[in-house]
Amino acid sequence: MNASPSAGAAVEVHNLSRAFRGNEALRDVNLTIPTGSIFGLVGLNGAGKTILIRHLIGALVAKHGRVRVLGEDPVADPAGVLKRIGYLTEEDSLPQWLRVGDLIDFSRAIYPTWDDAYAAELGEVFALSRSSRLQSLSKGQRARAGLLVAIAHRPELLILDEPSSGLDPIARSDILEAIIRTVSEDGRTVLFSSHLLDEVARVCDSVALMSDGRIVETRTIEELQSRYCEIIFRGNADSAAQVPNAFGLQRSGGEWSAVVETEQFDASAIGSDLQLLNRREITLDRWFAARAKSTGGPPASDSSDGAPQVIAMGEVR
Ligand SMILES: Nc1ncnc2c1ncn2[C@@H]1O[C@H](COP(=O)(O)OP(=O)(O)OP(=O)(O)O)[C@@H](O)[C@H]1O
Repeated sequence: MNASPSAGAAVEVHNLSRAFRGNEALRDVNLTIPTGSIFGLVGLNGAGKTILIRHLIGALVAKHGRVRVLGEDPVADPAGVLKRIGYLTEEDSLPQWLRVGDLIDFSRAIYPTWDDAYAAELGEVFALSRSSRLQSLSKGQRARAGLLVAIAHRPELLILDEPSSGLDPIARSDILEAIIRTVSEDGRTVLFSSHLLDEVARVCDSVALMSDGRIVETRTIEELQSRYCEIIFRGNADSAAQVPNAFGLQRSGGEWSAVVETEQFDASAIGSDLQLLNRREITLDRWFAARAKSTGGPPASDSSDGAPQVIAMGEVR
Protein backbone atom coordinates (compact mmCIF):
# COMPACT_ATOMS: atom_id res chain seq x y z
CA MET A 1 0.00 0.00 0.00
CA ASN A 2 1.11 3.58 -0.47
CA ALA A 3 0.45 4.63 3.07
CA SER A 4 3.31 6.06 5.02
CA PRO A 5 2.52 4.95 8.53
CA SER A 6 2.93 7.64 11.10
CA ALA A 7 3.78 7.07 14.69
CA GLY A 8 1.17 5.80 17.09
CA ALA A 9 -1.79 3.53 16.98
CA ALA A 10 -5.19 4.22 15.43
CA VAL A 11 -6.77 1.61 17.70
CA GLU A 12 -5.66 0.31 21.08
CA VAL A 13 -7.62 -2.30 22.96
CA HIS A 14 -6.38 -3.59 26.31
CA ASN A 15 -7.77 -6.60 28.14
CA LEU A 16 -11.26 -6.13 26.78
CA SER A 17 -13.78 -8.72 27.91
CA ARG A 18 -17.53 -8.81 27.36
CA ALA A 19 -20.17 -11.33 28.33
CA PHE A 20 -23.85 -11.50 27.46
CA ARG A 21 -25.87 -13.33 30.08
CA GLY A 22 -22.85 -15.43 31.01
CA ASN A 23 -21.88 -16.09 27.38
CA GLU A 24 -18.36 -14.70 26.90
CA ALA A 25 -18.26 -12.87 23.57
CA LEU A 26 -14.85 -11.23 24.13
CA ARG A 27 -12.15 -12.71 26.33
CA ASP A 28 -9.25 -10.51 27.35
CA VAL A 29 -8.77 -9.04 23.90
CA ASN A 30 -5.62 -7.03 23.25
CA LEU A 31 -5.17 -5.37 19.90
CA THR A 32 -3.14 -2.50 18.47
CA ILE A 33 -3.77 -1.27 14.95
CA PRO A 34 -0.91 0.90 13.71
CA THR A 35 -1.80 4.20 12.09
CA GLY A 36 -1.53 3.96 8.32
CA SER A 37 -2.15 0.23 8.05
CA ILE A 38 -4.86 -1.80 6.37
CA PHE A 39 -5.74 -4.30 9.04
CA GLY A 40 -7.81 -7.43 8.45
CA LEU A 41 -10.00 -8.97 11.14
CA VAL A 42 -11.03 -12.56 10.40
CA GLY A 43 -12.71 -15.39 12.27
CA LEU A 44 -15.52 -17.89 12.11
CA ASN A 45 -19.14 -16.84 12.64
CA GLY A 46 -19.64 -15.79 16.24
CA ALA A 47 -15.90 -15.30 16.91
CA GLY A 48 -16.52 -11.81 18.31
CA LYS A 49 -15.52 -9.51 15.43
CA THR A 50 -18.66 -7.38 15.41
CA ILE A 51 -18.77 -7.09 19.19
CA LEU A 52 -15.18 -5.85 19.14
CA ILE A 53 -16.00 -3.34 16.40
CA ARG A 54 -19.07 -2.14 18.30
CA HIS A 55 -16.76 -1.25 21.18
CA LEU A 56 -14.56 0.72 18.78
CA ILE A 57 -17.41 2.85 17.46
CA GLY A 58 -18.71 3.51 20.97
CA ALA A 59 -21.89 1.48 20.54
CA LEU A 60 -20.84 -0.71 23.46
CA VAL A 61 -19.20 0.48 26.66
CA ALA A 62 -15.98 -1.26 27.68
CA LYS A 63 -17.09 -2.71 31.02
CA HIS A 64 -13.89 -4.71 31.47
CA GLY A 65 -10.84 -3.35 29.71
CA ARG A 66 -9.87 -0.23 27.85
CA VAL A 67 -10.53 1.02 24.32
CA ARG A 68 -8.88 3.97 22.59
CA VAL A 69 -9.67 5.02 19.05
CA LEU A 70 -7.54 7.74 17.46
CA GLY A 71 -6.26 8.41 20.95
CA GLU A 72 -9.73 9.00 22.41
CA ASP A 73 -12.28 7.08 24.43
CA PRO A 74 -15.14 6.45 21.98
CA VAL A 75 -17.69 6.37 24.78
CA ALA A 76 -16.54 9.51 26.60
CA ASP A 77 -16.74 11.62 23.44
CA PRO A 78 -18.79 9.71 20.85
CA ALA A 79 -19.40 12.67 18.53
CA GLY A 80 -15.74 13.69 18.67
CA VAL A 81 -14.57 10.21 17.71
CA LEU A 82 -17.30 9.33 15.22
CA LYS A 83 -16.71 12.42 13.10
CA ARG A 84 -13.16 11.15 12.51
CA ILE A 85 -14.32 7.62 11.57
CA GLY A 86 -15.98 6.15 8.51
CA TYR A 87 -18.09 3.06 9.22
CA LEU A 88 -19.80 0.60 6.92
CA THR A 89 -21.48 -2.59 8.04
CA GLU A 90 -23.09 -5.46 6.17
CA GLU A 91 -26.40 -4.50 7.69
CA ASP A 92 -28.57 -2.60 5.31
CA SER A 93 -29.10 0.06 7.94
CA LEU A 94 -29.46 3.23 5.85
CA PRO A 95 -32.81 5.00 6.29
CA GLN A 96 -34.71 3.62 3.33
CA TRP A 97 -37.11 6.53 2.97
CA LEU A 98 -34.29 8.98 2.17
CA ARG A 99 -33.09 9.87 -1.29
CA VAL A 100 -29.38 9.59 -2.05
CA GLY A 101 -29.15 13.40 -2.10
CA ASP A 102 -30.78 13.65 1.36
CA LEU A 103 -28.31 11.11 2.73
CA ILE A 104 -25.41 13.10 1.32
CA ASP A 105 -26.76 16.44 2.67
CA PHE A 106 -27.38 14.89 6.09
CA SER A 107 -23.86 13.46 6.18
CA ARG A 108 -22.31 16.72 5.04
CA ALA A 109 -23.96 18.43 8.03
CA ILE A 110 -22.48 15.89 10.45
CA TYR A 111 -18.89 15.73 9.24
CA PRO A 112 -16.83 18.92 9.42
CA THR A 113 -14.27 17.47 6.99
CA TRP A 114 -16.87 16.56 4.32
CA ASP A 115 -15.39 16.93 0.83
CA ASP A 116 -18.07 17.92 -1.71
CA ALA A 117 -15.85 17.36 -4.72
CA TYR A 118 -14.88 13.89 -3.53
CA ALA A 119 -18.52 13.03 -2.77
CA ALA A 120 -19.52 14.13 -6.28
CA GLU A 121 -16.70 12.08 -7.79
CA LEU A 122 -17.73 8.98 -5.82
CA GLY A 123 -21.37 9.51 -6.79
CA GLU A 124 -20.31 9.48 -10.43
CA VAL A 125 -18.01 6.47 -10.12
CA PHE A 126 -20.76 4.56 -8.31
CA ALA A 127 -23.46 5.76 -10.75
CA LEU A 128 -25.63 7.07 -7.89
CA SER A 129 -28.29 9.61 -8.70
CA ARG A 130 -29.16 12.13 -5.96
CA SER A 131 -32.85 11.71 -6.76
CA SER A 132 -32.97 7.93 -6.25
CA ARG A 133 -34.73 6.68 -3.15
CA LEU A 134 -32.55 4.30 -1.15
CA GLN A 135 -35.39 1.77 -1.01
CA SER A 136 -35.48 1.62 -4.80
CA LEU A 137 -31.76 0.80 -5.08
CA SER A 138 -30.31 -2.69 -5.26
CA LYS A 139 -28.37 -4.02 -2.27
CA GLY A 140 -25.11 -3.31 -4.11
CA GLN A 141 -26.12 0.27 -4.90
CA ARG A 142 -27.18 0.87 -1.30
CA ALA A 143 -23.80 -0.47 -0.17
CA ARG A 144 -22.14 2.00 -2.54
CA ALA A 145 -24.25 4.83 -1.07
CA GLY A 146 -23.18 3.72 2.40
CA LEU A 147 -19.58 3.62 1.27
CA LEU A 148 -19.84 7.11 -0.22
CA VAL A 149 -20.95 8.62 3.07
CA ALA A 150 -18.40 6.53 4.97
CA ILE A 151 -15.44 7.91 3.04
CA ALA A 152 -16.40 11.31 1.57
CA HIS A 153 -15.33 13.04 4.78
CA ARG A 154 -11.91 11.44 4.37
CA PRO A 155 -11.95 9.66 7.72
CA GLU A 156 -8.76 9.05 9.66
CA LEU A 157 -10.03 5.54 10.39
CA LEU A 158 -12.32 3.55 8.08
CA ILE A 159 -14.04 0.57 9.74
CA LEU A 160 -15.66 -1.95 7.42
CA ASP A 161 -17.58 -4.77 9.09
CA GLU A 162 -18.19 -7.41 6.42
CA PRO A 163 -19.03 -4.77 3.82
CA SER A 164 -18.90 -7.19 0.87
CA SER A 165 -21.37 -9.72 2.21
CA GLY A 166 -23.84 -10.70 -0.50
CA LEU A 167 -22.49 -8.22 -3.06
CA ASP A 168 -21.58 -8.94 -6.65
CA PRO A 169 -17.90 -8.92 -7.73
CA ILE A 170 -18.06 -5.39 -9.16
CA ALA A 171 -19.57 -3.95 -5.97
CA ARG A 172 -16.93 -5.81 -3.94
CA SER A 173 -14.22 -4.44 -6.16
CA ASP A 174 -15.58 -0.89 -5.66
CA ILE A 175 -15.21 -1.41 -1.93
CA LEU A 176 -11.68 -2.70 -2.24
CA GLU A 177 -10.71 0.21 -4.46
CA ALA A 178 -12.16 2.59 -1.88
CA ILE A 179 -10.06 0.92 0.80
CA ILE A 180 -6.91 1.27 -1.22
CA ARG A 181 -7.71 4.85 -2.13
CA THR A 182 -8.51 5.79 1.45
CA VAL A 183 -5.21 4.49 2.70
CA SER A 184 -3.19 5.91 -0.13
CA GLU A 185 -3.84 9.19 1.63
CA ASP A 186 -1.09 9.46 4.17
CA GLY A 187 -1.63 8.27 7.66
CA ARG A 188 -5.15 6.91 7.23
CA THR A 189 -6.06 3.53 8.65
CA VAL A 190 -8.54 0.83 7.61
CA LEU A 191 -9.99 -1.97 9.71
CA PHE A 192 -11.49 -4.54 7.37
CA SER A 193 -13.51 -7.39 8.88
CA SER A 194 -14.39 -10.01 6.30
CA HIS A 195 -14.98 -13.67 5.58
CA LEU A 196 -13.60 -13.18 2.08
CA LEU A 197 -10.03 -14.18 2.78
CA ASP A 198 -8.77 -13.61 -0.77
CA GLU A 199 -9.87 -9.97 -0.45
CA VAL A 200 -8.24 -9.65 2.97
CA ALA A 201 -5.01 -11.12 1.57
CA ARG A 202 -5.17 -8.75 -1.39
CA VAL A 203 -5.52 -5.47 0.48
CA CYS A 204 -4.38 -5.96 4.07
CA ASP A 205 -0.91 -5.44 5.52
CA SER A 206 -1.75 -7.34 8.70
CA VAL A 207 -4.40 -9.69 9.90
CA ALA A 208 -5.77 -10.71 13.30
CA LEU A 209 -7.58 -14.00 13.72
CA MET A 210 -10.38 -14.18 16.28
CA SER A 211 -11.70 -17.41 17.68
CA ASP A 212 -14.19 -17.86 20.46
CA GLY A 213 -13.86 -14.27 21.69
CA ARG A 214 -10.04 -14.23 21.66
CA ILE A 215 -7.43 -12.81 19.35
CA VAL A 216 -5.63 -16.04 18.53
CA GLU A 217 -2.85 -14.60 16.40
CA THR A 218 -1.90 -11.33 14.71
CA ARG A 219 0.59 -11.20 11.86
CA THR A 220 1.62 -9.17 8.91
CA ILE A 221 0.76 -11.01 5.70
CA GLU A 222 4.46 -11.16 4.85
CA GLU A 223 5.28 -12.58 8.23
CA LEU A 224 2.61 -15.26 7.88
CA GLN A 225 4.19 -16.38 4.64
CA SER A 226 7.68 -16.50 6.04
CA ARG A 227 6.73 -18.09 9.34
CA TYR A 228 4.52 -20.92 8.13
CA CYS A 229 4.40 -23.32 5.22
CA GLU A 230 2.12 -26.15 4.20
CA ILE A 231 3.40 -29.68 3.84
CA ILE A 232 1.74 -32.44 1.84
CA PHE A 233 2.50 -36.02 2.66
CA ARG A 234 1.23 -39.58 2.39
CA GLY A 235 0.73 -41.91 5.30
CA ASN A 236 -1.84 -43.41 7.67
CA ALA A 237 -3.89 -41.47 10.22
CA ASP A 238 -1.78 -42.51 13.20
CA SER A 239 1.51 -41.56 11.65
CA ALA A 240 0.09 -38.30 10.20
CA ALA A 241 -0.92 -37.21 13.69
CA GLN A 242 2.69 -37.66 14.83
CA VAL A 243 4.36 -35.16 12.47
CA PRO A 244 6.39 -32.96 14.82
CA ASN A 245 5.05 -29.40 15.28
CA ALA A 246 2.37 -29.85 12.60
CA PHE A 247 -1.14 -28.49 13.08
CA GLY A 248 -4.31 -28.05 11.07
CA LEU A 249 -4.14 -31.58 9.71
CA GLN A 250 -6.40 -32.16 6.70
CA ARG A 251 -6.96 -35.30 4.65
CA SER A 252 -7.74 -35.54 0.96
CA GLY A 253 -7.91 -39.11 -0.35
CA GLY A 254 -4.63 -40.79 0.56
CA GLU A 255 -2.81 -37.51 1.07
CA TRP A 256 -2.49 -35.30 4.10
CA SER A 257 -1.82 -31.63 4.46
CA ALA A 258 -0.60 -29.84 7.57
CA VAL A 259 0.78 -26.45 8.52
CA VAL A 260 4.22 -26.20 10.12
CA GLU A 261 6.48 -23.42 11.28
CA THR A 262 8.98 -23.22 8.46
CA GLU A 263 12.06 -22.79 10.64
CA GLN A 264 11.11 -25.58 13.01
CA PHE A 265 10.17 -28.12 10.41
CA ASP A 266 12.69 -30.88 9.99
CA ALA A 267 11.75 -33.20 7.13
CA SER A 268 14.17 -35.84 8.40
CA ALA A 269 12.32 -36.02 11.73
CA ILE A 270 9.09 -37.36 10.24
CA GLY A 271 8.57 -41.09 10.60
CA SER A 272 9.67 -43.54 7.91
CA ASP A 273 6.04 -44.55 7.36
CA LEU A 274 5.32 -41.05 6.02
CA GLN A 275 6.27 -39.82 2.58
CA LEU A 276 6.75 -36.05 2.19
CA LEU A 277 5.36 -35.09 -1.22
CA ASN A 278 5.51 -31.31 -1.27
CA ARG A 279 6.16 -28.21 0.78
CA ARG A 280 4.48 -24.99 -0.35
CA GLU A 281 3.86 -21.37 0.60
CA ILE A 282 1.03 -20.86 3.07
CA THR A 283 -2.11 -19.03 1.93
CA LEU A 284 -4.32 -16.96 4.22
CA ASP A 285 -7.09 -19.53 3.65
CA ARG A 286 -4.90 -22.41 4.74
CA TRP A 287 -3.61 -20.60 7.83
CA PHE A 288 -7.19 -19.65 8.71
CA ALA A 289 -8.41 -23.23 8.34
CA ALA A 290 -5.57 -24.44 10.57
CA ARG A 291 -5.97 -21.78 13.24
CA ALA A 292 -9.61 -20.65 13.28
CA LYS A 293 -10.80 -23.30 15.69
CA SER A 294 -9.40 -22.91 19.15
CA THR A 295 -8.02 -26.44 19.15
CA GLY A 296 -4.74 -27.01 17.37
CA GLY A 297 -2.06 -24.43 16.87
CA PRO A 298 1.63 -23.99 16.54
CA PRO A 299 3.83 -24.77 19.50
CA ALA A 300 3.68 -22.01 22.09
CA SER A 301 6.33 -19.58 20.99
CA ASP A 302 6.91 -15.92 20.57
CA SER A 303 4.21 -14.60 18.27
CA SER A 304 5.65 -11.22 17.51
CA ASP A 305 9.17 -11.70 16.16
CA GLY A 306 9.63 -7.99 16.72
CA ALA A 307 8.08 -7.12 13.37
CA PRO A 308 6.74 -3.58 13.47
CA GLN A 309 3.13 -4.33 12.64
CA VAL A 310 2.77 -7.39 14.79
CA ILE A 311 0.55 -6.76 17.67
CA ALA A 312 -0.24 -10.26 18.76
CA MET A 313 -1.69 -10.57 22.20
CA GLY A 314 -4.00 -12.90 23.98
CA GLU A 315 -3.43 -16.58 23.56
CA VAL A 316 -1.17 -18.10 21.03
CA ARG A 317 -2.84 -21.47 21.39
N1 LIG B 1 -26.69 -8.55 21.91
C1 LIG B 1 -26.20 -9.77 22.16
N2 LIG B 1 -26.72 -10.52 23.15
C2 LIG B 1 -26.23 -11.74 23.41
N3 LIG B 1 -25.21 -12.31 22.74
C3 LIG B 1 -24.66 -11.61 21.74
C4 LIG B 1 -25.13 -10.30 21.40
N4 LIG B 1 -24.39 -9.87 20.36
C5 LIG B 1 -23.50 -10.84 20.08
N5 LIG B 1 -23.66 -11.87 20.90
C6 LIG B 1 -22.88 -13.11 20.90
O1 LIG B 1 -21.51 -12.74 20.91
C7 LIG B 1 -20.74 -13.65 20.14
C8 LIG B 1 -19.92 -12.89 19.12
O2 LIG B 1 -20.79 -12.34 18.14
P1 LIG B 1 -20.28 -11.42 16.94
O3 LIG B 1 -21.49 -10.88 16.26
O4 LIG B 1 -19.29 -10.45 17.43
O5 LIG B 1 -19.53 -12.49 16.01
P2 LIG B 1 -18.87 -12.25 14.59
O6 LIG B 1 -17.46 -12.73 14.70
O7 LIG B 1 -19.06 -10.85 14.13
O8 LIG B 1 -19.70 -13.27 13.71
P3 LIG B 1 -20.20 -13.18 12.18
O9 LIG B 1 -18.98 -13.49 11.35
O10 LIG B 1 -21.22 -14.26 12.09
O11 LIG B 1 -20.75 -11.82 11.94
C9 LIG B 1 -21.72 -14.62 19.54
O12 LIG B 1 -21.74 -15.79 20.35
C10 LIG B 1 -23.04 -13.89 19.61
O13 LIG B 1 -24.11 -14.79 19.73
